[in-house]
Amino acid sequence: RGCNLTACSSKYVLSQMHPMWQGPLVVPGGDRQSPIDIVVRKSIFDSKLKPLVTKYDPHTCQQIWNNGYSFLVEYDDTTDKSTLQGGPMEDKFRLCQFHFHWGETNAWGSEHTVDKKLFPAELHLVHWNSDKYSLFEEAVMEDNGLAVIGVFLKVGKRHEGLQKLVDALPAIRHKNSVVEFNRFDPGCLLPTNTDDYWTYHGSLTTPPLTESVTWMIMKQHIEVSHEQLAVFRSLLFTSAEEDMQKSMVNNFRVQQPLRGRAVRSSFN
Ligand SMILES: NS(=O)(=O)c1ccc(CCCCO)cc1
Ligand SMILES: [Zn+2]
Repeated sequence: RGCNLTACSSKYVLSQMHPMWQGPLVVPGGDRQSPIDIVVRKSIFDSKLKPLVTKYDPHTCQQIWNNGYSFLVEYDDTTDKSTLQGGPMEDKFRLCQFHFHWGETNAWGSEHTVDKKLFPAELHLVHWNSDKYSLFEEAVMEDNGLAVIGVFLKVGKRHEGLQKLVDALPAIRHKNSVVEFNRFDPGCLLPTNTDDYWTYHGSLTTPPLTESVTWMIMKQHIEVSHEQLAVFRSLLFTSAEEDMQKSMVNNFRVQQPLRGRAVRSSFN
């Protein structure tokens, strides 16, 4: 009866390694899960891939909150005010939120990797297909419903645009805390070159893990300071009521099998 010791211990160890990961590490039957390692020499240049066109209105920024897994900056997506077009997509997509994933040290933290290279953190700008659907909740269930831009963060000089966001984090230290946040231009978090990216069909990297995401991973990273990342790590997974406070770190998913998917590049 029950599993043998090793199986139990390995299951126990796994859960310890990903203490905050809720939900299955591998989705049964999932053949387009995220994140993945981008093997540069296996990516395929596609000259039909267009540059990304982002038109973000800073006034559509509404709030920043701690959802117990990351912190989200949410935008008013009831109109086409902050949009993403171009890239591999035919349709127009609306920005609904952006968030980050990071590690407990600068040695790891990103969800995607490039030839196995890990970055200390990764930014995700989440958009949904407003040409085909009328709500994010609808789009999240559809093959072509979502488009997420991934940007790698490296530790270096201080990112002036990010600082406004960093200064708001102490107010949302605990899970479910929210603070009003307006007039933030997410465009300031994009690298100078957004023409060079890798793209593939994948999934959300947290539950519901739906396979509805067209991923565009930027080749060029942005730089943030060690101190700015340290403030990310000062956030807590836990709510104010809980007695065991847990630092919000290592909120990334383990990498998923490619299952024969092609990763295309917009550059040679
Ligand atoms: N790390 S990610 O960019 O893949 C991502 C984006 C958005 C969600 C929100 C799902 C809410 C479903 O109602 C979850 C994960
Ligand atoms: Zn994410």
